[in-house]
Amino acid sequence: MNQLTKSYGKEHAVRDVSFALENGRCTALLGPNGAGKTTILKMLSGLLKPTDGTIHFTKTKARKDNRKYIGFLPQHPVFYDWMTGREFLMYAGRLSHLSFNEAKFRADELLTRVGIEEAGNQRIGKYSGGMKQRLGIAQAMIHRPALLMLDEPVSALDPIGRREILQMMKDLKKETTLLFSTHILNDAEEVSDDVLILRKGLKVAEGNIHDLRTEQQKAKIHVQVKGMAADWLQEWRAWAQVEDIEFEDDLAKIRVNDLEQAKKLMLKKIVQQEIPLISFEVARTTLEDLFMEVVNQ
Ligand SMILES: Nc1ncnc2c1ncn2[C@@H]1O[C@H](COP(=O)(O)OP(=O)(O)OP(=O)(O)O)[C@@H](O)[C@H]1O
Repeated sequence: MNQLTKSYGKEHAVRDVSFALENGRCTALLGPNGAGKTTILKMLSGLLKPTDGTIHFTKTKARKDNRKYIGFLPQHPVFYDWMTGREFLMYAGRLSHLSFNEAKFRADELLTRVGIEEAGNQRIGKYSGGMKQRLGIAQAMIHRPALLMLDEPVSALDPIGRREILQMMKDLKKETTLLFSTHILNDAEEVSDDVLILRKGLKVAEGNIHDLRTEQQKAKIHVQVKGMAADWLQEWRAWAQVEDIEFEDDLAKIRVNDLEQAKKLMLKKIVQQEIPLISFEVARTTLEDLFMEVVNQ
């Protein structure tokens, strides 16, 4: 996707987001509520028309119908409660242009694959939330899509259901490119190879999740003093070794670019100026810190 934008009047739900999904990899769209995750998934699946920007699938020529390559599970899927799981999958298969026999074969295969084969002849109205989510994933896989997209697949589930679906996603990513949205960093870390972090419709960070984690490991120093930390340490902001200081009452959280130099200088100043030190601690920022910053801004 290239400079993808979706606007509603003057508001931008998604703004200028460019990103490439790699074949065979799993990517998490990560961001707080309202970040634009659903809007991106809907544009990729063809359910929403972008206001601006382009989407290009390597398998197809520009402007061609991409739906046969895509499987999509919406955030709030709607089922016909009076149908059985098997009937629903056959119905989805026929809608995807599978022949009757193919749809039947595939429905049986997928009921087993997602672990609800015994409930195949039960009405969907009797299914639990976790079973419906499994059925939804089976529905999205019915036509063997090259790209499977799942919108918040685990957010409505209890911890056990959540664990089961995350495990299933780990299996699924062996056979298809997978893109899913979540607002939980741990879910992204557990299943995905790559991550695209969004906030208020804008891309904040992207890339291989392990590389991002390493990149984010910047050094920081926590200095706690008697009294208000800002009163004692405000002037440290001007130092070349200091990138940023966050003051919280008696604590200063200081991001530094040269840990050794900064440490020496700070300890010297503390002694020289007789700053009433309570604690001095070297820490590291993490991907969690980046994500919390994104969420809290
Ligand atoms: N049809 C619409 N009309 C106007 N604004 C919309 C519409 N759809 C979405 N938005 C706005 O666009 C922004 C992004 O919404 P989106 O649903 O994509 O976010 P999200 O990251 O999926 O959030 P959530 O985790 O809550 O599902 C939000 O501010 C939302 O209010």
